[in-house]
Amino acid sequence: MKSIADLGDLSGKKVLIRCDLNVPLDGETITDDGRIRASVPTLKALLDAGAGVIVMAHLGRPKGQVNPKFSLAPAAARLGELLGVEVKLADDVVGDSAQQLASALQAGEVMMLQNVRYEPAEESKDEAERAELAKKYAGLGADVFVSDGFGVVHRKQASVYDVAKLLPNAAGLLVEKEVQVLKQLTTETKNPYVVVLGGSKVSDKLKVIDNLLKTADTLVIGGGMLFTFLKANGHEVGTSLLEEDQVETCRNYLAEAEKLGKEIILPTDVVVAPEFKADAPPTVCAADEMPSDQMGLDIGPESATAFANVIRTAHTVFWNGPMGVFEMAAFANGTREVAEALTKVDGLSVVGGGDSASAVRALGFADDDFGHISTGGGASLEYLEGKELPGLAVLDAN
Ligand SMILES: Nc1ncnc2c1ncn2[C@@H]1O[C@H](COP(=O)(O)OP(=O)(O)O)[C@@H](O)[C@H]1O
Ligand SMILES: O=C(OP(=O)(O)O)[C@H](O)COP(=O)(O)O
Repeated sequence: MKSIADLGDLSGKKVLIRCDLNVPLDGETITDDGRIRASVPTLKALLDAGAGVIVMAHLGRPKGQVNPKFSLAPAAARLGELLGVEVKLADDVVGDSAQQLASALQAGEVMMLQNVRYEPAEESKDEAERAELAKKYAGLGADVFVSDGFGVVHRKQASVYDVAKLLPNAAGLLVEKEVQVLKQLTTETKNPYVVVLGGSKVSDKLKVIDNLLKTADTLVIGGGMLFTFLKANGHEVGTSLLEEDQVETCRNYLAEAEKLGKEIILPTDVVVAPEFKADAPPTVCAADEMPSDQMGLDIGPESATAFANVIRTAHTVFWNGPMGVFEMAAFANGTREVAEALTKVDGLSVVGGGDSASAVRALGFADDDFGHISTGGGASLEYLEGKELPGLAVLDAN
């Protein structure tokens, strides 16, 4: 990959950059601005080099529909504060508003397109449709493309992948830093190597287990995905998050782990509640005795201690996905205990993922309590799996 320094003189040039500004929101309030802060060094470097900058980003999963709930307005405002320059947000992605702002863009100025996922073609499986949209992004007058949205480099999407084919390009400083640390995880792995998985993007993350079983010694499973595993072991999971069509896959993973002599550690107890609500009354029950009318919202205290013990004795740990619904105090204990254990690791500990990073900060941990906090969850996992990430593979070679 080329670096931004390899792009030559950027003075007076227009730089199109993909950032990952997918931050957690409470209404219009950003609850953790980590991803925005992580995007600042590259943007500052481009502005200092005399470029005008056009930022592309997404928020959530609006699925090709314009939906004000997924507007990038809070992210644009926060980015402007951090950069100390106004970030002009277009009303649309590649329509009149974006085109007008782009053609008026001067050196040292920053504009942002609205959520690229408002455009149905952004995430289309149809290459031609994506290429058409990518042409419109590049057609905003961009001279070069910079890829700095590490959290999305595993997505073959128009603003990540297709646009890079149309312009001279380079990786941004964030992408370079992320790749450097993850490479260290794969090349300087000290055993025991433990991977901890949780969160709610269950089907995405189940896919990586196959390959991770080959590299990690132990997989520890919490969060929303644990229920599909419990079901695979023949247990009832009440009204918990469940991917019915992945039960067989989980059963195969458990068998495969046994064959390879690897461990998949599941919780022995869970915290359940009748509803997905902050004030729903929590109860602890055995993982194989979940009541049919309750949902699992955290791992139980016995499991949290067991997970923490496994993590503390490892020399390499990668963790993606909160152990429970940490946003609600009653269901944050598992995530807190796992985070605490990571801070005690004698070796390299990496936390990855938008919500995981936000969880550790919300629970009072500092960034330097860990070896590295990655802005990408799914992206890091796919990198660790040894898979080619489309958003990196497409970039010009040095
Ligand atoms: N048992 C559970 N049931 C429902 N949601 C859960 C559960 N455990 C964790 N979560 C949710 O998972 C979300 C984070 O998932 P995910 O996006 O996969 O993580 P990351 O952004 O770190 O990759 C959090 O908002 C958390 O509330
Ligand atoms: O939040 C993100 O990823 P993560 O939850 O894996 O950290 C990225 O912004 C990618 O979002 P996506 O998983 O909707 O493509």
